[in-house]
Amino acid sequence: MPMAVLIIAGLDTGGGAGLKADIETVSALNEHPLPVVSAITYQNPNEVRGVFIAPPETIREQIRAVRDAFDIRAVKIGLIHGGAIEAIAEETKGLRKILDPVMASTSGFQFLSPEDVGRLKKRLVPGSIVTPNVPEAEVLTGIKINSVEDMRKAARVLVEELSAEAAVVKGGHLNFTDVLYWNGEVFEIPGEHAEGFTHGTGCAFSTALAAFIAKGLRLPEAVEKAKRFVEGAIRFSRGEGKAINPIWELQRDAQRWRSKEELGDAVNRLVKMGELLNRHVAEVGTNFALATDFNEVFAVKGRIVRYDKTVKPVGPVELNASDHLRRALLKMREFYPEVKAVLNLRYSEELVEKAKKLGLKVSFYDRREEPEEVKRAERGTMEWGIETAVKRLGERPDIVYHLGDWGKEPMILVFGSNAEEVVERVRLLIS
Ligand SMILES: Nc1ncnc2c1ncn2[C@@H]1O[C@H](COP(=O)(O)OP(=O)(O)OP(=O)(O)O)[C@@H](O)[C@H]1O
Ligand SMILES: Cc1ncc(CO)c(N)n1
Repeated sequence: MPMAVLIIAGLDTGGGAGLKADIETVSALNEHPLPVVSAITYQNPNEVRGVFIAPPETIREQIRAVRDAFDIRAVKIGLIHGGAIEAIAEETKGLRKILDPVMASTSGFQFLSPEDVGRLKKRLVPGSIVTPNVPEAEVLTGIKINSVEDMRKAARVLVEELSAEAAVVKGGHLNFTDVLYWNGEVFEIPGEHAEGFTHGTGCAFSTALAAFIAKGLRLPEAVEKAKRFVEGAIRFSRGEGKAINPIWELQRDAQRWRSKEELGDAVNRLVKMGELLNRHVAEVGTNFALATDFNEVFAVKGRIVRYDKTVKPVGPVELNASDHLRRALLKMREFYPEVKAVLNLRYSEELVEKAKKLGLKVSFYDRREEPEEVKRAERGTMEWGIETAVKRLGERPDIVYHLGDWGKEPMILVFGSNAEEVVERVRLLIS
């Protein structure tokens, strides 16, 4: 059964940090978020323009409404205003608290005044698990932090002197190692730099920590898991939000399911054209590949083969069932990410001429032009071929052919923005 996690945080209109990231994080971890709005920010990925502070009484009433109905297992406190500290401290009494002492946005907007920080230290740090980044830990403890050793010192001070239950000093601004002090013990949680957007990392980290605590994990395990969660959210943060993507794993799994269905349906339609298709199936077999936004590639296991007068898929649609088409497709997607599907046919001049007549964009590569070092590397041929064909045409090709490669058999690759488009192109080509 999902556990209730209370989140007291601000809205980020840019959809990167704050409550939106928090709700996604708790949902991605399969627990139930209880969102309490503490502020509304006027914000985009580049700047925070301003903030509307929720009156303390509205925060108090929000918390009361959910406390009366839910068994709350953890509370995450994010962006708050000084005036609300007292109400929050009173209303969250007795709950396990994770306090992310948000003082300024990454872009430099100041949320908490020095007096607010004083109140925070007095009323909310004691008893909480605090998760400051390096600058926040410096402000809270007065310790200048330049090393992991300094992080350890600051974490200890937060617990021993400021009475926090535990402290996680986050190394996102230093070396990606996080330092946890808890129960008189120091834990170093090493991390590696993840490439991607980092707006929202602090919010997702403290909320993931709250969710893992709600699941009943011990603190060191919960911190480790929260850190890995954020690394994934950074790594798969490509896209519009210019921020982390806490639900990448759900999206990836949903896309797996949908892509498998989409390709399976398309293969069925293709097989219905069996008699027309038969003579265009390659000697090595024809395959049909579809990529997800996460660059996972489905294809037909064992390929599609000639069968009497018709054609037949040998096995089911599976992940990574075609190495050649996967590499061709991923290379094409580096230039044109909107291309998602590809199918190979036996080469014939007739098909190439038909493609041109139909107005499809046709390009090619010639293995005789392949540089020696690519040839020797062997596995780079497909990538080199696609890149050569793309650059030759100067725009997105629908068809790429070559006159001898892949077991030396000449081949035509039919690309499309989805599996259906490829089926349609094949239908036009062979009819
Ligand atoms: N580029 C990165 N690669 C890997 N881990 C990172 C990266 N940036 C931050 N982290 C990790 O993300 C978590 C959040 O830390 P960070 O120091 O970024 O918090 P923050 O400064 O409060 O975040 P925000 O910028 O959202 O305010 C930590 O576990 C940190 O180590
Ligand atoms: C609403 C909100 N909370 C937290 C942060 C810190 O990243 C932010 N920029 N906006």
